[in-house]
Amino acid sequence: MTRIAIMGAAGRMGRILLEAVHKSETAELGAAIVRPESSLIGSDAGEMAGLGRVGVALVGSLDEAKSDFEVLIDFSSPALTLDNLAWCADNGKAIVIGTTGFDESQLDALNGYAARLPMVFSANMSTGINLTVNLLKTAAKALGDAGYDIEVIEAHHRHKVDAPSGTALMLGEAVAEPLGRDLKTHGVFERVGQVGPRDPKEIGFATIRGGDIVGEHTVLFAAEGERIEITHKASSRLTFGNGAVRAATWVDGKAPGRYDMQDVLGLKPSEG
Ligand SMILES: NC(=O)C1=CN([C@@H]2O[C@H](COP(=O)(O)OP(=O)(O)OC[C@H]3O[C@@H](n4cnc5c(N)ncnc54)[C@H](OP(=O)(O)O)[C@@H]3O)[C@@H](O)[C@H]2O)C=CC1
Ligand SMILES: O=C(O)C1=N[C@H](C(=O)O)C[C@H](O)C1
Repeated sequence: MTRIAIMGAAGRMGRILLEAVHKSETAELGAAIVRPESSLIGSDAGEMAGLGRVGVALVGSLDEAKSDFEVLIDFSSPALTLDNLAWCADNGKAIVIGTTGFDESQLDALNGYAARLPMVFSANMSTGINLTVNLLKTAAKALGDAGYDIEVIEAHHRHKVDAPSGTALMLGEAVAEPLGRDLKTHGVFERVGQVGPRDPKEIGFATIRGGDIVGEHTVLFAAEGERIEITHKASSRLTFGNGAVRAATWVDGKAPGRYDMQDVLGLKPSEG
């Protein structure tokens, strides 16, 4: 059994992660962490998440949970995740990171920890999206330089703070890479006013925010006369939670390195 600690346990994903661990047969809850000033500290994590009593009290710091877990699952914010990476590296823990919205320098900092601890980092923990990545690579190779314009469209709930979504960027990178394109030069993240005709090598991004949309991503390949749309729709956050718990079990005991859900799910082409 892998003992898991959940960061940001009172958040949208934090509560879902509590549920996913509760249902898991390979992992158990070791600790659940909330803000140090939270009025929830001391209450039962399961009761807070509507799961009934689980016998693990919410705490306000990783230090208080030091001997209670092997793998931290962190779906919080970029700044907090970087602090937690440092703590995990110093304390011999593994980490599963679902947080999105890192800027370039934060990503450099994150990558710097790969030599010090095992981490699984993925903007989307669902099996479906990670399979979609492979479908997109195949489609991009066949279509991207053959007159098909590529656009990535994503939709999320009204509370989401980063845009475009981490998944949209991951899908954009999946189509850019086989075409020798780079999102830094070919990504178009905004179109307003007299923007002129589309550059054939552009990879455009469009963002929708509203209501309770869990997460929807479409990659559009549009040519003259036809278009292909590859879409993934998440209808429950448990798909992310279950993926994260699977990743935590997988990464427990692994050598230091930065891994992703393709590694966890065995979807890397070299693995067959
Ligand atoms: N990889 C994947 O599959 C998925 C990734 N995500 C990503 O996970 C992240 C969290 O999403 P979501 O659960 O919806 O967001 P929430 O805001 O609901 O949850 C984030 C939690 O982290 C806590 N937190 C954030 N920053 C700090 C800080 N500096 N100090 C202490 N606590 C902090 C929040 O506390 P408080 O509420 O008090 O601010 C909250 O409990 C986002 O980056 C999102 O994009 C989401 C779904 C799937
Ligand atoms: O914030 C969310 O909710 C989600 N965030 C992730 C992202 O930014 O891609 C994954 C998922 O789509 C839900």
